[in-house]
Amino acid sequence: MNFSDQLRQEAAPIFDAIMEHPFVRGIANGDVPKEALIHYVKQDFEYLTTFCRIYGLAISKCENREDMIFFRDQISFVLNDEIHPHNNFCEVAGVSYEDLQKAALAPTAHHYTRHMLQAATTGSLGETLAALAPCPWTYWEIGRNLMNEINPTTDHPFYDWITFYGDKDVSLITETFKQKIDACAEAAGPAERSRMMEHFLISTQLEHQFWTMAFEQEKWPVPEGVLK
Ligand SMILES: Cc1ncc(C[n+]2csc(CCO)c2C)c(N)n1
Repeated sequence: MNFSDQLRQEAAPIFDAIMEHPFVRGIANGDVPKEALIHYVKQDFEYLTTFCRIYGLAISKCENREDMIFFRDQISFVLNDEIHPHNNFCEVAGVSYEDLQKAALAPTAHHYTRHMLQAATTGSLGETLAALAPCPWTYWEIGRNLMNEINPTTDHPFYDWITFYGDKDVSLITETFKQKIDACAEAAGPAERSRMMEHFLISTQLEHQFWTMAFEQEKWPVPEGVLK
């Protein structure tokens, strides 16, 4: 079995729980509380900024130009294309995107970005890829499953969001991540492969927790100063 298939198999209960998450069910039903959408976009804007920085760290580990081009293209995807699903949430919530930028990271977004940064600063390219992969992989599966389940029409409130992540672009990104992870895993020893597995499982758990963070509008226990 490919290493990427082993990752998916170990993470199966977490992927299943993400599909059942009330925020994701709310996207399917066209009914997510406005406050949850706003909290999500505020946190995700900051999360994606960090994601681009981590792609920069990944580029510094590449040994060939093909890998560099992939990460360069992903930076463009995050900066230019992921604006569309954010705009969809802002329109449904009735708020302006600009007003949601420059938020302090909530505990879970802080935890998740620091987990990926740690993998990218102290680990190999394989460890970095394993920590980043649940991001496109879980969203691709949510998009694909919702396309199959509800096949939304343009009058669905989250039509843009679902069709964006259920599209072949995100499928291709996920497939490329899997191929690169498999190539790294083949060259890695057991200790590195075990770290790749751990990074992948933790990031998948944090994908679930990110939905909960937004749904419950998670804050720091004492939201003071820059942490408000
Ligand atoms: C918490 C969180 N997880 C995943 C995504 C989706 N996503 C982010 S970057 C990317 C492409 C990778 O190059 C994809 C699919 C998100 N927006 N927020």
